[in-house]
Amino acid sequence: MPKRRLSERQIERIKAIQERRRERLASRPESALAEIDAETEPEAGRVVVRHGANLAVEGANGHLFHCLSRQNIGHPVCGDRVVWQRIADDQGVVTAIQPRATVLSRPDFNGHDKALAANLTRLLVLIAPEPEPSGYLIDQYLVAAALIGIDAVIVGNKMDLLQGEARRAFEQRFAHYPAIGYRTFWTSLREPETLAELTASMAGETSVLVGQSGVGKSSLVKALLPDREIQIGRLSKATGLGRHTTSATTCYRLPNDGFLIDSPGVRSFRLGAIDRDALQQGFREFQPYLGRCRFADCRHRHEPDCAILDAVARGLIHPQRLANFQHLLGN
Ligand SMILES: Nc1nc2c(ncn2[C@@H]2O[C@H](COP(=O)(O)OP(=O)(O)OP(=O)(O)O)[C@@H](O)[C@H]2O)c(=O)[nH]1
Ligand SMILES: [Zn+2]
Repeated sequence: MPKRRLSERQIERIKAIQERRRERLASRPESALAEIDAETEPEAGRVVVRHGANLAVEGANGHLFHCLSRQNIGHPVCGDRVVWQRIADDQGVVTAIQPRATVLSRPDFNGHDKALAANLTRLLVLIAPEPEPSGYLIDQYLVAAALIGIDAVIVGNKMDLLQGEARRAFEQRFAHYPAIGYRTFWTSLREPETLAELTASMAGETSVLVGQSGVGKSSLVKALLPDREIQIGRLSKATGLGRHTTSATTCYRLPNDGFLIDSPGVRSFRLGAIDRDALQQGFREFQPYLGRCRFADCRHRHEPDCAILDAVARGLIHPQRLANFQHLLGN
């Protein structure tokens, strides 16, 4: 669009409008932000922090803007690509959420799904020799990743706690995962060089880290983000939230052109209640056999002509995976 040359009077008018906006923002920042009809050009951006109604949006040029969103557009979350308009030097209003490729959600207290993060591409499932990995938790996360439509990898951390045969035995317990296409990494934060392969694999991805308490999530996040404090400082300044941003969902920039979306809420994400069909979809190696059992509603327990039991007997499905499937099915 060709730029119009503005008359002195028009420039004065715009300045006056901007001044009134600034005053309104100063007096009632939240409501003013949402009400204002921004007259600036819409811009593309990405939500990098969400804390309640407050957002930090990264504009195309990498600058950060404190934004609220229009009432009627839904709730932007971390990772959302949005359209926004500037209403002051460092403030804006989000006017549209671009369609989400993927979304991580959890049920709220009413049981409705509430989005936590958007456009993620990878789930990192962290385990460790200590605490002892829960038998079915990995599978629960893998099912969740499949339902979200993202890739998942397994990271065995704290491997310095095991040596020799004990270490080999631990790795062997999880060897059926790479066999069905889930990459596995063995790391120790005491030996930083063990992180190289994992960090390289995170380039170009938007990852989320999950795992039971004590496996080393906080420690790993610190190791993956050497400049985390600097990023937090920059983001809390932009949102005006101060240190509250530590509980906000945040999209950190990894050193090698990837992102990590993290918050206490995201870390404690778990698979919600799902039915048998959805659960089956989450077990990728079951796929070739589904629909091939004699009974359409086969539960793959003791039924005759069960294609899944047959695949287990032939060594094509690991018995532990079927046991975990049964456990998650809940009877
Ligand atoms: N030996 C060893 N200890 C580790 C390693 N990584 C983390 N730890 C220790 O394990 C303990 C738990 O680590 P955290 O990073 O707090 O684990 P977390 O998963 O964030 O735990 P929650 O906050 O409870 O969810 C701490 O004492 C860490 O120092 C590791 O690679 N090797
Ligand atoms: Zn069956």
